[in-house]
Amino acid sequence: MLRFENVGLRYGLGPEVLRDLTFTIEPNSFQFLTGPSGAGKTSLLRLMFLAQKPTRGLVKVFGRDILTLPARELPGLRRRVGVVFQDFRLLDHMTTYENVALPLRVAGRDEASYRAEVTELLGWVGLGEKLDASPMVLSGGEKQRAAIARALVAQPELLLADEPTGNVDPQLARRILRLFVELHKSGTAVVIATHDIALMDLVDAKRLVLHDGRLHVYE
Ligand SMILES: Nc1ncnc2c1ncn2[C@@H]1O[C@H](COP(=O)(O)OP(=O)(O)OP(=O)(O)O)[C@@H](O)[C@H]1O
Repeated sequence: MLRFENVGLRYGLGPEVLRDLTFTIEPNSFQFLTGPSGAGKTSLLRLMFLAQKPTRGLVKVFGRDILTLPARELPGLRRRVGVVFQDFRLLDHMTTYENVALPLRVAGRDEASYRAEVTELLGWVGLGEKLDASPMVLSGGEKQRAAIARALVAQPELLLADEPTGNVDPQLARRILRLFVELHKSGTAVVIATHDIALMDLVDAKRLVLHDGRLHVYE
């Protein structure tokens, strides 16, 4: 699903922030991505969802080499990846329902065809009472769950989440983790970037650990 070979990344003329990364994300796998602050987790996620090209090495996403990918094929590949951003990126001038439905609207689907599924998904993440609320009035944990619902709504094959439990209490963090585990059981590959060791200890999953720009994989 994702293949990295000897990947390096530097910003401008700075030092390499990622070095010699070789690993695979398998279909329907579940893994944590961890490492100290500044180790490069967000940079690696940006490479995975095609927001960034590597400075060297091979990145293949769904079998396609991203360095030779024609620009017109990028949106189609991106649609197969759901992303939960660290800062949520919800649009305040829309309701929570409209935010979550946005990927389907952008894909050209008719509202009548998705209203029921978006409403059900919002219920699943515990926001059934907040459909019409602006994200501005949601709590941090509610925003996080809205961002998760938006990442899931188009049924991605791969879900990437950057610190998805960073703003919530331990109880809600466990609930969010259960959502991801359920998603994984339904066939989606999941990568969760986190610092939270207690959270990682709750699931027996592969750990991708970044340290000094290099990646170590613990099965
Ligand atoms: N756009 C950029 N331009 C220049 N340097 C950058 C840029 N983005 C990240 N960096 C640098 O790359 C390194 C890795 O940053 P990154 O945000 O990927 O780490 P992280 O592991 O996600 O950190 P955190 O856990 O604190 O969010 C840092 O030294 C950071 O300063």
